[in-house]
Amino acid sequence: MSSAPANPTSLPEWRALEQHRDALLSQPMKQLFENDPTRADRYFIEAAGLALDFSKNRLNGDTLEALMALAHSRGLDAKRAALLGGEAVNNTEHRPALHTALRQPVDTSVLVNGQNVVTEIHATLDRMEHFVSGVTEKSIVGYSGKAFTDIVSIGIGGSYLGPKLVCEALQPFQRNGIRCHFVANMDGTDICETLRKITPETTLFLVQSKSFRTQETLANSQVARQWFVARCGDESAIAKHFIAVTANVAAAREFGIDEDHVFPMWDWVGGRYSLWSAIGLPIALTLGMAHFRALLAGAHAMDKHFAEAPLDQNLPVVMALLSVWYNNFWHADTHAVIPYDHYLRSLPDYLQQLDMESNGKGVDKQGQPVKTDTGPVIWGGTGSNGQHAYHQLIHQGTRLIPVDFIIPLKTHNPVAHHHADLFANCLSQSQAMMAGKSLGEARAELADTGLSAADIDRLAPHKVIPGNKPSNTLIMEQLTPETLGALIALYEHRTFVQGVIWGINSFDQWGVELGKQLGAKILPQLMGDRMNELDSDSSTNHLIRMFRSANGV
Ligand SMILES: O=P(O)(O)OC[C@H]1O[C@](O)(CO)[C@@H](O)[C@@H]1O
Repeated sequence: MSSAPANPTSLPEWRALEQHRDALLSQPMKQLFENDPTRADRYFIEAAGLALDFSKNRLNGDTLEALMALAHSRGLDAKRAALLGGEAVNNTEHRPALHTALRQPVDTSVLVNGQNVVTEIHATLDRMEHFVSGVTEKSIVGYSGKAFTDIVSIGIGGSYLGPKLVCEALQPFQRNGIRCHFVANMDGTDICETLRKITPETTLFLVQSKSFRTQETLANSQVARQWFVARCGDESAIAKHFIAVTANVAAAREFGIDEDHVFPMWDWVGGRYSLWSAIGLPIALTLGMAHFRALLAGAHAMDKHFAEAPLDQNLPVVMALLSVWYNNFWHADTHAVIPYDHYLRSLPDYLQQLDMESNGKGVDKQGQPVKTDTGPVIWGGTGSNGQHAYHQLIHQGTRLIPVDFIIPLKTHNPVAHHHADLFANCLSQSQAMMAGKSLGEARAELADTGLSAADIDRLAPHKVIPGNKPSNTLIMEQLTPETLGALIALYEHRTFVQGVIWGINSFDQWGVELGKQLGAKILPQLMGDRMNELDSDSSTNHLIRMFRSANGV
């Protein structure tokens, strides 16, 4: 693997981009479009059933060349090969990050410690298929012989967000009539409200946790277990109703789950990259295994594109470099993802973990403080809802917020006119961001309404939209298992490429540990076990006392 310097800001390619940005300041996007009628064709990439229009960005041909030069100087080619080839790219945990292997066809090979993991992956997929058909064909049933009608998937972070996103997004493909409920939160309301909706005889619980140590998942699973045993009155029935997906088989066994009912996870798959593994069981159970395999195939098509396409025509690479462009050279602190598709309503939540847990890092791979900003704040929501909420700030606020608009060309529902309206809304937003409205245009518009000159002077500045705000538009023919798989894989690779540019490890997440350690110390203090040992800061101590007093501790 080529060794790029740890700090990208010392590179001549970095400085070249800074100078190039200064040159672009005087070139509004609107003018770039007027000067070049082919602009939309030139900044357009199609891959794996997705198409990216990135023409509404602050760029010209030189920008792309300069960004590609930066990518080369960071050794992106070699680092991409290292990722896909199973090298230990997660250097703090000495592990590969092989989510791409999870969607490799059966006749391929990826070696980890000399073993072809693709064989094991497909053996697990076959086991999932056997289980899914048993449940749907009703040969696997609950303790009273009744078929399963409900699944409760208990997990958090990557063991929750991915399956939830996909189950919602592919609702039109649901075949099995099984309802899937997701429980994640430490707030017991989540599990209690879910248990109110189900009956024990016909419910299958999936305990989803790579580590089987996560506080929220264990607490919610314990409540589910107690609720279940209290109602069916027979501990041995747990075997038929509780399944685990975990890399920690011993802990699952201790919880009372039969080893036969444990589906494996592997060290070389990060939690936030795991929906393609048996963590995808809620997806397979509700959509059917054929659709789950189609999701994997869509992701694999994007993997192939990522592996093979030249960098300047490589969808994830271009999106990653554009994000670096705004984050590091235009000081955009946040990045919005706005799907114009109700089915994709959980995509921003999913991407928050994927991107922010991966790239929220302050030291580089060698442990040295980074010298530039790393991952931006990812946020968003569905269009057109956001237009009536936060788009005001996107259009007229003082911050630069690059946006990814995502929209399918065709809807799944019998609402053709609605869909044209939705599409028009989506296009109007990226157009308004790009073109804006000048003071002259605002004045002319007001003059048309017959206002007095004084009123025009007073109001016109408030109606100016600066424009020149960048966005990508990602489209697909329709949201299907294949295109959704490609879309998620696209963002995974985008996240990785950004990490390569910044020189950070995108595959660990040590930052989440301190809160867990402190929480373990605070809990006994809240419960009154260590009444006189309030030895934290005065704020924490004060809040602990308030909790105790309110709860009679
Ligand atoms: O699957 P597990 O081990 O329960 O972990 C859940 C989540 O918790 C985290 O480790 C963060 O605490 C995530 O990375 C992970 O997706």
